[in-house]
Amino acid sequence: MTMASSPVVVSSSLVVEKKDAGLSAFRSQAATFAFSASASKKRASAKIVSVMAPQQSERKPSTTGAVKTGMTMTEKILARASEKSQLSPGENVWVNVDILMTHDVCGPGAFGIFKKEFGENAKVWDSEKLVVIPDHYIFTNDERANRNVDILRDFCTEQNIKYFYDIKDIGDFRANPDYKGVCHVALAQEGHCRPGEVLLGTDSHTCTAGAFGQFATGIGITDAGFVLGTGKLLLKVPPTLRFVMDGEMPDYLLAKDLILQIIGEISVAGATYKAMEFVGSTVESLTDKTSVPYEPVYSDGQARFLSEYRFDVSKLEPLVAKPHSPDNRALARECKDVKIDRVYIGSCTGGKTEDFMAAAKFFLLRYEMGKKVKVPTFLVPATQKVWMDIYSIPVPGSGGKTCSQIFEEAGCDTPASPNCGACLGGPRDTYARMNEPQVCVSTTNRNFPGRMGHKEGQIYLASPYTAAASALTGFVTDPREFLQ
Ligand SMILES: CC(C)[C@H](C(=O)O)[C@@H](O)C(=O)O
Repeated sequence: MTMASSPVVVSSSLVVEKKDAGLSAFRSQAATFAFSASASKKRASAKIVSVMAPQQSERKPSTTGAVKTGMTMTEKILARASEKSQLSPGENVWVNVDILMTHDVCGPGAFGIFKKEFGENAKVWDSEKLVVIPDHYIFTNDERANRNVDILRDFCTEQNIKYFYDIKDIGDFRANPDYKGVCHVALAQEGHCRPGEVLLGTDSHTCTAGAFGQFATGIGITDAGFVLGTGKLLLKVPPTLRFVMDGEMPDYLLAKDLILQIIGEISVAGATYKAMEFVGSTVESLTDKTSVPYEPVYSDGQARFLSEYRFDVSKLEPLVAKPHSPDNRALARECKDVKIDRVYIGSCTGGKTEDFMAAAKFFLLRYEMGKKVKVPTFLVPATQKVWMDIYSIPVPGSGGKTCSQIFEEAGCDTPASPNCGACLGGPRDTYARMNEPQVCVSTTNRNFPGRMGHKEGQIYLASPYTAAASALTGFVTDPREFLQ
């Protein structure tokens, strides 16, 4: 195996090895990948979803077609979806779409294009493959935002859409049994993310579904309008970046630290029109929830990757992304003098049950020593199920307390209605929106200027541990400060 190898030192404590194009793949087990760009998106940020799973048995050989040359899992999935036996990066192929997801921000536009191009009376290609999830601007009195949800409802009724997770009563989300919340978490929760499939969504974070071993990417509303009518899309097969994460995960790190490390390495545009494949002992297992049969897909031993990045996770330190870009990486401890005004735990990247369990575990350690949060701390569960978990699952080691009890005792705000409005500003009455030029530590996905509301607001992206530690001090804080 010959490789061009150029070690890069990215922090004083972590050596990352980057190997460039033309290399043979390692035989480590592929676990997740995310594809983080589409032709119609200028900026993309990649994310990793924290996953835990039963031990997987020995890696299976290719499951797709007769393999002449080694293929990556992305190439294999797209080969299946385009009914070809072999594909290489750069080829343009018509892909059959397994799932198309849209939400309240982009659904109305996509439906409008579909009707304009295919006719007022046209029917979507498959009423069981379109998943419609209102989640962005829901709990607001903004009339245009409310109208968007009405447009989704009318379309789904007219088209007899099976998976429309509606909300009719915004006064109490619990009065809406169908309502889920943040689309990316809801997709997985409801079993729409399946290994080997192609999932497209009108949201740039759709690539998080790659954690389930599928090809997932955001698309624009014009593309979505086309998919609605045909069930197909013309895609260029992307080259793959491979990320090998090995080493035992220290107990002060969470998945957010891993992806901040990676984005800091490759930049927010570093995976534009590229697939990202995550392998290695740290990320080698995942959980799936679906009633539809599936077969996992793995890269071949001889698959070709554009580059490979290797990380020794045991040497990573808690990270933040400083204002105003997710790739503005810094060690949390380097920002200890940054005074903050608030903390936000929520969104597709930081509002899952595991994220709240992590924050609760952290608060639990501390409030037994009489520590309470020093700044307003907002908790926004990603979905209705996450909200219920917060109120029902006992936190290990707490003597039976739930996350919600621990959060209350720590002085946090009451967990809010599931949605992702404040992560990207939202209408002015959105809960936890930054209406003032404040400084926030947030588990959300982006920190561009104005992202959470005020254009002079400053957002430090961080893991739930770092967010909880910062809430307790009122400064950006490395969680290890509390663990010693
Ligand atoms: C509203 C939507 C188009 C947008 C995106 O796709 O990125 C949003 O989800 C975000 O996180 O900024």
